[in-house]
Parts: sequence; C-alpha cells; structure tokens
Amino acid sequence: MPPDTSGKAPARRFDDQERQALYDIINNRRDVRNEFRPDPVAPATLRRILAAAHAAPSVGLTQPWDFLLIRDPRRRADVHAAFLRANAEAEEMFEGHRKALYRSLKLEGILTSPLNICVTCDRNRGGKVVLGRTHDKNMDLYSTVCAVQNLWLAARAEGVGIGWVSIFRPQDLRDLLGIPDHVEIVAYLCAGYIDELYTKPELEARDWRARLKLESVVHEEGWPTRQPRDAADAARCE
Ligand SMILES: Cc1cc2c(cc1C)N(C[C@H](O)[C@H](O)[C@H](O)COP(=O)(O)O)c1[nH]c(=O)[nH]c(=O)c1N2
Repeated sequence: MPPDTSGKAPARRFDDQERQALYDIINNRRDVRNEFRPDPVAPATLRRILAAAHAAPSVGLTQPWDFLLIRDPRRRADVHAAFLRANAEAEEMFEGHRKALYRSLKLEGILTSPLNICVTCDRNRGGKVVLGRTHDKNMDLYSTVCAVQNLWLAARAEGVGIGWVSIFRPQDLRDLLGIPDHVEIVAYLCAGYIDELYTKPELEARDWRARLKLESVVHEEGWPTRQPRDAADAARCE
C-alpha cells in the first residue's frame, strides 16, 4: 500500500468514562486565591500543563503566546505591590455595600502561590498578514485566551489550582517583567497545588454575582429581542 500522506486517521472515540472525566474537570475548575500549598509545582507536571496550553488552537497557527514563569519572591513582591495600588483604585469604583464587600474579597494569590505565570500575546507573530486575522486583529488575543483555558483545565486535572489576577495597571506589569510594546499581557496567573476548593465560584458563594441560567444565554438565529437591561439581567439568573 502507498504511504498515507493525507495526515488523517480515524477520529478517536472517547468512552463514557473518559467523556465524563473531561466534564468533571471543566465543572470542578475554580479560580483559586487562598488555597495554594507552598510546595513547588513538579517540573514534569508544569511541563504537561504548559504543553496543554501550547496545544491550543490559534489563528493561522500563529501560536502567539509566551509563558513567563515568575518564581522569585522579590519580583512577586513587586507585582503584589502593583496589585495593591490598582486594587485601591478599583475599590473606589464601587459604592455602598458593594465597596465594603469588594474590600473583603481576596482577589489574588501572588505571594501565597509558589509560581506565577504571565501569559502574553506577541502581536507580530506570524507576520503582517495572518490567515484568519485579516479582518479582525483581535483574533491573536482570543487565541491566547484559548491557551489560558487549556492551561487552567490541565492544571485542574493535575491537582494544581490557578487564579487569574487582572487588577493591575498593565504598564506596571510591563515594566516589572520587561515586556515590549508589541506584546500584550493577556493573563497573570497564580499557580500551586491545592487540597481544598470552593464547590461553586467564590463570587457566587459571597453573593457578589449569581450564575446565569444556560437558557438565558443561548439564542436561536441571532441576537434576542431587546429587553430593559435590569429585567434581562434578573431573568438570566438562576
Ligand atoms: C479574564 C479574567 C480575569 C479575572 C478572572 C477571570 C477571568 C476569566 N478572575 C476569576 C473570576 O472571578 C472567576 O473565574 C469567576 O468568578 C468564576 O469563578 P470560577 O472561575 O468558576 O471559580 C479573577 N479573580 C480574582 O480574584 N481576581 C481577578 O483579578 C480576576 N480576574
């Protein structure tokens, strides 16, 4: 027989147990702030998690991401100081009881996790004209977010928690990590082994915001008829 040069093979089928394992990982993933163990993530485990991230889909196969591993406590202390500055500004944007509730939330694990990972998007990767990015330049950013989600799920499968911290002035992070202008910061993640987890989003458990009903965000054939915003929001909640 001539060699098969199509690059295709029969699509692998996954049995019920394998399928369920994937859904379990998705549904048991949490944003982690408090629950990190201090011991370092084993190098082989970290490599598998990063390989999962690197296996993400990307526009034109550009793979625009880089993963900056930040372990040095002094560097993380500087990042934490940048978070504190931004968080003080953020707090002022909320009013009344929301402000008090915001203040009581723990929104990062920069120092308590053993590893921070900054995921960036190189906006020049792939050259000037990129297949699939010709009419919407943001596609490279969306690709990078796909990598972040792969990383988050693979980490969960490995017993490693991930917490996303976005309360920074981006320029602060840029300066601290030496990130050039043509590279966008997509995610700053805290990572470490976990023993305990919230069973639902912490923001839901703390009454910050409710989970929306699936039916309220699925629409046939286009955008649903307009409703006043408050009524639409209330109708969406479970
Ligand atoms: C882009 C982006 C940015 C942030 C987040 C997430 C994402 C996707 N989340 C986590 C977020 O609050 C959390 O995902 C939701 O509350 C849902 O909870 P679970 O992830 O299901 O636990 C988050 N959490 C936090 O404590 N501080 C933060 O700055 C951020 N920033």
